[in-house]
Amino acid sequence: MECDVVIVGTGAGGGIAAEILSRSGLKVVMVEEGPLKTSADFKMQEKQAYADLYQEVAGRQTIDKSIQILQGRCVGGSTTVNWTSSFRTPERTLSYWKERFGIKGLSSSELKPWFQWVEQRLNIAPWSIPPNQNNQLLADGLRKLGWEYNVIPRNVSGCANLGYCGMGCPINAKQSMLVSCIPMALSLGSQLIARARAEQILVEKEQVRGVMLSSVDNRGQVKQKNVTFIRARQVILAAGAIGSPAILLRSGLQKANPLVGKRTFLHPVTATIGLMSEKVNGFYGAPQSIYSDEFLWRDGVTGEMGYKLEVPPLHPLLASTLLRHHGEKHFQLMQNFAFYQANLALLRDGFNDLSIGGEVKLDKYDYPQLDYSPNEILWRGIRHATLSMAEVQFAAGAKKVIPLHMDATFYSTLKRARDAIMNLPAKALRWQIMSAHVMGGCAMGSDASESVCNSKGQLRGLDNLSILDGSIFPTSLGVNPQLSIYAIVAKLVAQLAQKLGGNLPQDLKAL
Ligand SMILES: Cc1cc2nc3c(=O)[nH]c(=O)nc-3n(C[C@H](O)[C@H](O)[C@H](O)COP(=O)(O)OP(=O)(O)OC[C@H]3O[C@@H](n4cnc5c(N)ncnc54)[C@H](O)[C@@H]3O)c2cc1C
Repeated sequence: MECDVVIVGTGAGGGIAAEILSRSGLKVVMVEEGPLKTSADFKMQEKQAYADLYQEVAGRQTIDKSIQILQGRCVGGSTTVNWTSSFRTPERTLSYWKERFGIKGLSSSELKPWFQWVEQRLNIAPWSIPPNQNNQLLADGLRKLGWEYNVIPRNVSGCANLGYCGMGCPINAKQSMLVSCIPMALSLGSQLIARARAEQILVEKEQVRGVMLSSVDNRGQVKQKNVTFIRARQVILAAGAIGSPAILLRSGLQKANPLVGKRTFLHPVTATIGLMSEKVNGFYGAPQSIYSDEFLWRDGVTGEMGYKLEVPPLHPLLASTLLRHHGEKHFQLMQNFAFYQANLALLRDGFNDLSIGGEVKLDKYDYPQLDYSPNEILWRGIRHATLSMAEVQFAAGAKKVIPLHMDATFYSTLKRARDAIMNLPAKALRWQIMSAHVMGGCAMGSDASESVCNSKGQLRGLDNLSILDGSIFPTSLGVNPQLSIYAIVAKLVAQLAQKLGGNLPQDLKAL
């Protein structure tokens, strides 16, 4: 096959890029390793959704297995399964990127029109319906403590408040890439190849010639290796912050760019569960609608790790993997499932010299793995966040609270919880950590010794290879990432469309 641009990955970065390039009149081919599943396939069933729509059946973990990682593997990528929270990149994060990494063109004011464009395109607005009980209890606790909180903007249209966003929206209300930008690109003549994994990029005479693909089955297992080659003038990697570095590694491009795969960030998440006296039914309703930034910048931008407070939706399969333990003990924990309220804290990694993130590596089958070992600064952040979350739950009326730690039990007073949390061993595999926000690994920057690509997402040394997804962030963000990826990629890909001779549509040219 031949095209102007081949885009690898159809998530937040790939979807937006496909729409803008197609609307500019360029011939685009999208390549996606996951299957094409649509609302007709989304049955609000965890056992089916995780196998169909997630990397490694939602069981992806870091090499030491201490952090569980959720990422999408389907057309639409993680946007097909995400929880719809949509935040602009914080001003402090963008200023830090400019000052510390010399990133150009991505200040708050320069990105503002692009945020506005995406917000309109994907119908992003603060959730106007009352929060579900899981979120309401977070708001109640925060209000009683006098801590700040606000309503989360969501990318939905006609949302029925079902609460199953993580299993694919069965009514196409979520404005994921699956129902917005990808259909738009297809309607303009772009092509989509699903169940095709980009293995390697072919480089000749310092120019990228195209991408070699393997076919994969519905579960992501390779059926036929190196089955076809797509020749393109421009290659865009948008395979996510584990997938994109992995393709560069398989292509041997780390020889010229030794930082490929390094400084991969996660917004490591920890959680606490509160037992309430009334049913919470955390499986129903918009998953996330309330947040608090009370502690996001608690020690300045570069000090101790700050964190954002939100809630996770509670579905039995996923929750049971977080509650851990076995047999009778696990059974007892799950008995009160409908009465549980959960808080989560997502920690800002990458802003402090001690917070170096992880590294994407290849295993002996050339399959990507993330090496991310929790260290002292992360443990301090996790302990601090666990204390805050327990305090909010007791303020909201919890009868007892349990942190997600193997040595913890339910504590019936804040004092007991605090004493215990201060002494819980800071150990991998004992303190539960998870993440659905993988970023970095192909960092942008102005200094070649500190970055993989420039501020336009162009890989150093190869003009016609761009990386346009969450992997180009030089740190994590401090907010859920999708809107940052959409807006930053939109701005960068609009420049690229013009460079390739495309005719940028009027609404984008005006920005
Ligand atoms: C359960 C869940 C809930 C979330 N909730 C929110 C939320 O509420 N708000 C928010 O802002 N963010 C949320 N996120 C995160 C957000 O969706 C992601 O940060 C964002 O989609 C990442 O965009 P991306 O383009 O970097 O990668 P992705 O969207 O992950 O897309 C990458 C795509 O590339 C494909 N791919 C990988 N390797 C290859 C290869 N070699 N060849 C071909 N294709 C490949 C993958 O299958 C995938 O489809 C959530 C994520 C998950 C998993």
